[in-house]
Amino acid sequence: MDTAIEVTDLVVKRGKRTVLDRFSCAVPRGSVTGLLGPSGSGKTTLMRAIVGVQVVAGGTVTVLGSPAGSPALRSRIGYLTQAPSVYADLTVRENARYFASLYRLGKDAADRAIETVGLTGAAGQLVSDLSGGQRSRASLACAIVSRPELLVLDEPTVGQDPVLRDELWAHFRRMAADGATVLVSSHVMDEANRCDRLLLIREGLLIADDTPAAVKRSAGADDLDQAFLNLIRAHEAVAA
Ligand SMILES: Nc1ncnc2c1ncn2[C@@H]1O[C@H](COP(=O)(O)OP(=O)(O)OP(=O)(O)O)[C@@H](O)[C@H]1O
Repeated sequence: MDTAIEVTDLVVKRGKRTVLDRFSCAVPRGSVTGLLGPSGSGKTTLMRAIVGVQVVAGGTVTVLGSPAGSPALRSRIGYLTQAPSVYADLTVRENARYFASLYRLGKDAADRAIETVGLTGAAGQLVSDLSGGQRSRASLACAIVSRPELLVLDEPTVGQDPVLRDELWAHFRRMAADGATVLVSSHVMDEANRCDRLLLIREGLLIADDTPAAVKRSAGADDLDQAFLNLIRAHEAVAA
């Protein structure tokens, strides 16, 4: 497997809690990999370690062949945080152009990203005047504007309607088909079905790492909702 992200024995403590405890996983290049797990299980923490903004207590994280956080990776990774990270006092277009300029890209790249997230009609609006879902799409436009090799997306479809969600997923699939690697966290199981691979985390431990079909098969379930419940319960039974 050509690997985009390799995490080995990662330990992260936040406050007094060990959030990830010797966590290991690998994400193949050119894949859409879903990161799933109950609230508080460590998904955001893992993403932060991958993009290099999380203090780690042990282990290694290698991203596109370099240690996570290396300056050389900055222009190769797009990161969408859960809280929109765009300037509220600028328009959608101004935000996208500003982020494009950081990568020495022009207006075309900005306009393309705005179109991809379905905000062309609102491009001239101030971000402060957008709805929550629109604001999160404005943030996504800025994350994808440079067409990064690795996109790390923390719940990118929260608050989006089904049509937009479908379009965004089609776009993630297109980016992977073009060779990019997409790591995306989600709570929505019909979205998980659209991933090439799934990583299921519970309380900082990896309890499944496989294709959606194989996850269902190994859990003896017809749908992913049930498969995850079965896996989590089996895990709880072993832990008890
Ligand atoms: N700044 C912080 N200081 C201390 N503990 C934190 C901090 N941020 C998160 N945590 C704790 O780390 C654990 C993992 O949080 P994380 O945000 O990674 O979970 P998550 O799986 O992304 O959750 P969600 O699906 O709700 O976004 C939680 O127990 C959380 O309380």
